[in-house]
Amino acid sequence: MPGHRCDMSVTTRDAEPAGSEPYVRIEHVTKRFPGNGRRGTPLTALRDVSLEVARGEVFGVIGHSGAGKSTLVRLINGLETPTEGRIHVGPHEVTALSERDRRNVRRDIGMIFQQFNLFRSRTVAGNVAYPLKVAGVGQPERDRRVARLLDFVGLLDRAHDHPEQLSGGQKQRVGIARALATEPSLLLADEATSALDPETTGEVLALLRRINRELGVTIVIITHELDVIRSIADRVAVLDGGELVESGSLYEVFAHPSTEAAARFVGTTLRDRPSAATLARLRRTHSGRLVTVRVRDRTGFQTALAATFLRHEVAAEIVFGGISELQDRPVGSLTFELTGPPDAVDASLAALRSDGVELTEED
Ligand SMILES: Nc1ncnc2c1ncn2[C@@H]1O[C@H](COP(=O)(O)OP(=O)(O)OP(=O)(O)O)[C@@H](O)[C@H]1O
Repeated sequence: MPGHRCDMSVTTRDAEPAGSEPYVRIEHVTKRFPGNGRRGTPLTALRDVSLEVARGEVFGVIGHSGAGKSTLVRLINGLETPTEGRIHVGPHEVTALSERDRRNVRRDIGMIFQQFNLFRSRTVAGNVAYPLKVAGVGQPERDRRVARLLDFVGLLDRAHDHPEQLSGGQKQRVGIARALATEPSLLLADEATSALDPETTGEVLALLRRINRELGVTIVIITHELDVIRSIADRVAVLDGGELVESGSLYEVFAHPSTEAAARFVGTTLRDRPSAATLARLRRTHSGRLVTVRVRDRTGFQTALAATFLRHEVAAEIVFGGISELQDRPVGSLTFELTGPPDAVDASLAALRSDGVELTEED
């Protein structure tokens, strides 16, 4: 069991690069709640979920409300027990531990929440000191650590304020400092930015990134906000109705979702094919054939496209689309209006297809 470590400080730990060594292992986990479904039937919140979170990575879990995200978090930190399956965190099989031992493991897991869950009656410093007090850290050491933690999250000057004197973003930074107090290896963030405006969300995410990179803390972030996942996660899992429908690198899942459920979910963030309304508008102003090409992460991709159209003497004008970036790789789609003899247009499209280009003729 990890006892509390008295040498804790907010300093760079051996910040190993995110590797493949799993830190959290979820194996065939099913969680049923008794008597919560319609007419008192059991409700299956998670069904046969397996996934691994590597040490040192930021792992995002996305899904709509009720998908089972919070249940997953509560299973990882041992607050709930799965109906079936096993969960390992670091060297521990959480599912095999007594409640007392789970409490010890929980000291190595920080938690932050949507509603911050701060003690209103305690000062900022008092909130951050609380887990240290529980862990039996003496006052002088506690004061030193609290000061370091508040400095790390940029709130040293607010140590003596009470939570109600702080903005939402500042409250969450106190929540983060408190979560880091016992120097956890793993931080679980449950909708941690969902109550914040976009700018403050950006600041909190930047802080989480620093915690990951500078302190080497593995982070599992669960949210229904795709932009949050896009901007911070290395790998993601998509939960839908209690089932894990897809997992992989952020790029794979967002740029090339292999299941329809994941595609439905991520399709709203990345500019994809034009909507029916957009197409109708495009048709009114463009008489040529409309073709949407998925942008490939390949050097010279657009030059090759242009060359193919030119070779077939087809005029190609971009009329819709956009390219953004995921993990420093381009992703998106471009809709072209193609004009020229029908045979030439057909030949250009056949050439592109045989070259592996994914394209859709908009009809
Ligand atoms: N303690 C519980 N007892 C009974 N049912 C529960 C319990 N906790 C969660 N559930 C049910 O399990 C399902 C998944 O809930 P969960 O909170 O994990 O989803 P979520 O994806 O986090 O959604 P949200 O973002 O709305 O919290 C829901 O149908 C919920 O009602």
